[in-house]
Amino acid sequence: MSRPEITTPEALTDESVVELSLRPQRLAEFIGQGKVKDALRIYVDAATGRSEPLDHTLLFGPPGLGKTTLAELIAREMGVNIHTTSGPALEKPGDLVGTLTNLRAGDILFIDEIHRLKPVIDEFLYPAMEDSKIDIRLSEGPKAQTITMPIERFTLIGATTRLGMLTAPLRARFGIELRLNYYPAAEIEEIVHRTAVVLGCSVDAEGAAELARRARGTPRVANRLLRRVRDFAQVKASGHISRDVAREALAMLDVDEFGLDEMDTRLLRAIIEKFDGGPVGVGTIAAAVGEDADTIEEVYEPFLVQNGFLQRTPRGRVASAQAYRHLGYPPPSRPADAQPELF
Ligand SMILES: Nc1ncnc2c1ncn2[C@@H]1O[C@H](COP(=O)(O)OP(=O)(O)OP(=O)(O)O)[C@@H](O)[C@H]1O
Repeated sequence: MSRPEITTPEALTDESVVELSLRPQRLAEFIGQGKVKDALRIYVDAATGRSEPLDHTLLFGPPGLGKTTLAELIAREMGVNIHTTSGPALEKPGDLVGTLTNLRAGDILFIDEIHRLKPVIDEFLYPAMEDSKIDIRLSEGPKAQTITMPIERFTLIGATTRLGMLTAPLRARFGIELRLNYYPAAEIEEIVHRTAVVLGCSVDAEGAAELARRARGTPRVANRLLRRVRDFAQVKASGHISRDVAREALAMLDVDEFGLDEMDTRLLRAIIEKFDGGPVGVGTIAAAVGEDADTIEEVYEPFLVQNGFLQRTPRGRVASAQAYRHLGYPPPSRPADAQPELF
């Protein structure tokens, strides 16, 4: 079982500074996500050609795939300022008034975790996004006075791991929707090589491949594994990361060969041991493993489903035969008509 923090796709508390130093500085340096990059190149060039702000843009996909990085790259490519906040940080419309009134034409307002915005802030944003104005209530109650203030035309970039949790009216106001997917191993290898150059450490092709295999298709995890393995290589192997050094270090760090972390394995074990392999609802799994159901759906499930460890069926989650084998259980003997039906 791996230690929980090593392969978690979410940012660790002490990681923001190091992540900042690893962010690509130009769109061309951003590795992978070809479709997203090609689309963005066109939208950015078209908007700058017309001297207009970019349409409001929604970036969605699992954590650690580069949504914040892309928002910053868009700002740089457009040559505008970016103001960053997040859904949970905004309590009331007043929290956005200062930022919105100070935006210069074409600037970007980036809201991370936009699915966690309160409804009152969603509504406050509609006229800002559509008509470049905000309604400020001067008092409370039925006779409350409201003043309307014009603001500059700007671009709202929203990032979310949960597209389904956005309200329909908010989602409809985004002209551009871009989905980030897990990276194939070859692209993660490229990211490992790039990060190695930035960190000034030496890794060969086989060492990078070994790291990439366990990075759960997520650049944040790949960069974290590289940093930990670099320490090991420095102390034990004169600094160079070869396949053997990577393997030895990853074994010492208890990193699972597929990059599964402790919560992934706990979740799969609970389905197998407590619920006979499923189907079982996500709320029940959440209670069994002591994790929030939203986090299970946002962070853990997409990777487990994509890699064939878990199936989502209309009646609940089912552990796959691959999950049984990987965790050392004999595969289940499900009758053919009880095979999970994917939806
Ligand atoms: N395509 C990429 N090429 C190189 N590095 C990348 C790429 N995508 C992400 N990274 C690096 O991975 C780290 C995490 O990326 P980022 O913070 O943008 O992810 P995110 O999707 O916004 O995650 P979260 O939603 O959890 O904040 C950063 O250090 C970033 O530089």
